[in-house]
Amino acid sequence: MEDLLGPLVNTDEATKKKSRKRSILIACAGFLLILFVSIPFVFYHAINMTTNTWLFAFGITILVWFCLWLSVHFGLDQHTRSIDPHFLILPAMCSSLLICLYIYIAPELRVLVLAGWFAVLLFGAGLLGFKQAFLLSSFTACCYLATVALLINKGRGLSLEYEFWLLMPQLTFWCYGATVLERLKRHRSENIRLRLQLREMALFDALTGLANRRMADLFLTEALQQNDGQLFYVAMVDIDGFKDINDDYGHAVGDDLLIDIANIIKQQLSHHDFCARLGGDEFVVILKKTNAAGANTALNNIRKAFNRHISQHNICAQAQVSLSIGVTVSEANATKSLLLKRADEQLYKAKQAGKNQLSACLSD
Ligand SMILES: Nc1nc2c(ncn2[C@@H]2O[C@H](COP(=O)(O)OP(=O)(O)OP(=O)(O)O)[C@@H](O)[C@H]2O)c(=O)[nH]1
Repeated sequence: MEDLLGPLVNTDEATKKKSRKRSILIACAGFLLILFVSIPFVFYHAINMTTNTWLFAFGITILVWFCLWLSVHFGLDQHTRSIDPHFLILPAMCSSLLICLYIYIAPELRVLVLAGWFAVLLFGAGLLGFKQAFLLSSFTACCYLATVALLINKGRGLSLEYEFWLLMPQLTFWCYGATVLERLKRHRSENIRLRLQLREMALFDALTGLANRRMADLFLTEALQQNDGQLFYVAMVDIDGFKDINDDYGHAVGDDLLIDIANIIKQQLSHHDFCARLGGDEFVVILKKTNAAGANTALNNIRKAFNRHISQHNICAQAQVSLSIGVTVSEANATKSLLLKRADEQLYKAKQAGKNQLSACLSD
């Protein structure tokens, strides 16, 4: 059934871990790219940096990203899941520190590097939300000012006041962009929620949670199209005397009984099989990867389990409640409507023959 639906959101933990590791490798590659781009500048002395300093920055970069990669590999990121579900905050903080290290080594590039990093942090607002992303940007700004203070202390001709005013427009632009991105993210989440809700309403029965007629239609169409030479069995299941239960015990009791039968059918089926509520007290069951004897047994098990449930829980003791089932088999050139019609005919036969039984037309 999941094949028919297709995932709207990917929730698989292994896939998430893989994508986190990939993101860390991509981010590391980005940082190494910054360092490699600086090589010609170093070579032509446009940046005041020695080869040893460059190698130091290279080594620290590799070390930081390797540690982050290991923490995902060994699942340590699970511990910060509640505050950082996407494992973005720690890598972003490490990146801010690395950026400040680069600025400390080559202050000539500070405007470029800082502007680039703020642009990257903007996307954080889409993923983390405005508040956390704003804290990250403030953390970066503080680290930056601390780096500048260290440089001033070292005798580099920088002015803390000038750097502060350099930061302000970047932070202002960042705040504006982040607000827009966060709003877009909220719209996207709302969109996904509505799509899930819509799909739920379109394909599932609100009372029993089973698939509905539309979904049954899709499943049958797919089963017929698969054409893998394997027969499958289509059964109609109907509660006997359901109208009397509604009339004598009330609709709420009738509803509970429908939920019970849905659960019983689900319990008796394997994951290849399918069941749906067509409407009222009528259900369709489709059995795959079985033979006539297997289909007979599975359907009779549903009937017996229902009878057991009724007598064990003393449900509607004054009424005669049971299940009638009609089943047919798919065959070459069978169509959806033909299969449903034949199963319905068998159900009618079961009712005519006294109810609480299975009537089959299995020609394999
Ligand atoms: N409680 C409840 N009743 C429903 C629902 N949908 C349809 N019904 C009732 O289900 C009953 C179906 O009755 P039938 O299948 O025609 O009658 P029956 O008594 O089961 O007769 P047989 O199938 O011949 O044994 C009707 O009385 C409908 O009003 C529902 O969602 N909840």
